[in-house]
Amino acid sequence: MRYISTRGQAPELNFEEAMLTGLARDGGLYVPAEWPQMSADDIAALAGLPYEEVAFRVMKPFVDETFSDAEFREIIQRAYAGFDHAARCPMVQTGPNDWLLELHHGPTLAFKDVAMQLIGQMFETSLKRSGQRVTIVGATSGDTGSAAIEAFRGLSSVDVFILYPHGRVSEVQRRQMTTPVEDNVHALAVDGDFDTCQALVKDMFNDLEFRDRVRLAGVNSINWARVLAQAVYFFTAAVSLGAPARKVSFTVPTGNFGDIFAGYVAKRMGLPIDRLVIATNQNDILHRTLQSGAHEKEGVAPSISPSMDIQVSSNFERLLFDLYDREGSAIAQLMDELKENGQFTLSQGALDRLRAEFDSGRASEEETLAEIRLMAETTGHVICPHCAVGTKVAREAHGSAPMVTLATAHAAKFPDAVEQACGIRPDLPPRMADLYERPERLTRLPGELSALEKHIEGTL
Ligand SMILES: Cc1ncc(COP(=O)(O)O)c(C=O)c1O
Ligand SMILES: N[C@@H](CCOP(=O)(O)O)C(=O)O
Repeated sequence: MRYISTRGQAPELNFEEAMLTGLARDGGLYVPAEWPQMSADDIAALAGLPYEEVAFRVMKPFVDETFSDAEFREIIQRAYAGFDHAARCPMVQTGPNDWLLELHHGPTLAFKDVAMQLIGQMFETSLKRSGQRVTIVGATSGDTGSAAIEAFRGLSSVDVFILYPHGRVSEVQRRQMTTPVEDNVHALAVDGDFDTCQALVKDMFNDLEFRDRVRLAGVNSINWARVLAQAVYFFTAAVSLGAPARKVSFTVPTGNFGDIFAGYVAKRMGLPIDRLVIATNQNDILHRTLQSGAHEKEGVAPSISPSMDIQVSSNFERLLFDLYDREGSAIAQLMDELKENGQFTLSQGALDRLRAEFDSGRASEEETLAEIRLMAETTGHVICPHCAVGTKVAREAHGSAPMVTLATAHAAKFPDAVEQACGIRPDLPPRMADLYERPERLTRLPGELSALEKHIEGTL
């Protein structure tokens, strides 16, 4: 499988190169040159298989010869061995035709673990083989950072620097990043919001001299391997509800558009998905785009679902690439417009295609709190605010197909909001019970590229 940049000007790479490279050298994102197909029989054959075997079958065509079959199977086994549920990503029924896909059974209690645990194993195998060392720099609104630190802490071939927006992540999220003791992990509290952090990471990748000097690698959903690993659970969920014989819809709490793009990938591969529903909080740029065709940035308003406080939705670029017939120059132009003017308008053709694949909805702060309460009272499930954005939007978007909402984080990561909503303060699992007592280690930095690059090179 070859990987091409959404902006059309970077060299084509194989899977291993795309995984270790992160952002393309033309500023674009890598995508597979074509979508591998799974037939109805291939999909039907996934029924009843362990999560790890489904993961192998779905991802193998993308990974090609990077890992032998035996090696790849071992990598997948190791990645999910630490999950606290045998199904890895179990489904729970919450209504006659409504389901939650629980993605928070990994070590840091959010869906990011599903991909990050796998990437950690893939990086380790690949870097050991080549003897290389890399510097991972990531941006987080809370969950990617803790998952990355957990996956890479203590590994000899990587240093990990995570930029998070100072004061804008939950205490649990912050402590998950600032309390690990391994000296290859570095939590950086940056003045600004998540968009500032993500822009800084992309600027670092676009500073080619710095990038080459420190051997920069990325584990945000910039990295194709992240998105790929997330496509797997769309298959396990849909097959458990009767796919390929029956179509299934998904509602995805959305910020950086990585998770829902993984659903789109599954659909492109042949999974019979009916609707893909984008659920946003009050930072609703994607919902507004679907409604009007204008993709317009507004300031980020901090919310009780902080991981989705995003206006520059990185992976939307990957979708645009398909919506514009994979014309890299058109995407480069749209991205320039977004950077310069804070907005662009979709062509009518692109908007029609977008609406043909996706629906969208938003939940205000009040609606999110009310939804947590409603779910607790009517289903007995105490859900996190991100998931609540999803279930609220899912209810409004429901058609006749079964509706699966992605439960992207454990409620205990956001105890204040959950308690405010429903009066129940969710507990962390016993293995994390002393999180609030552990000493923290972080560096506060301004949101300036030069200061960050200096800090990183000085630390290495
Ligand atoms: C808990 C949670 N839910 C939803 C999202 C949104 O996912 P995505 O950025 O892939 O759209 C995030 C952050 O990415 C998150 O951490
Ligand atoms: N919500 C995310 C934002 C970064 O998303 P990513 O999928 O691009 O890594 C977070 O929790 O950090």
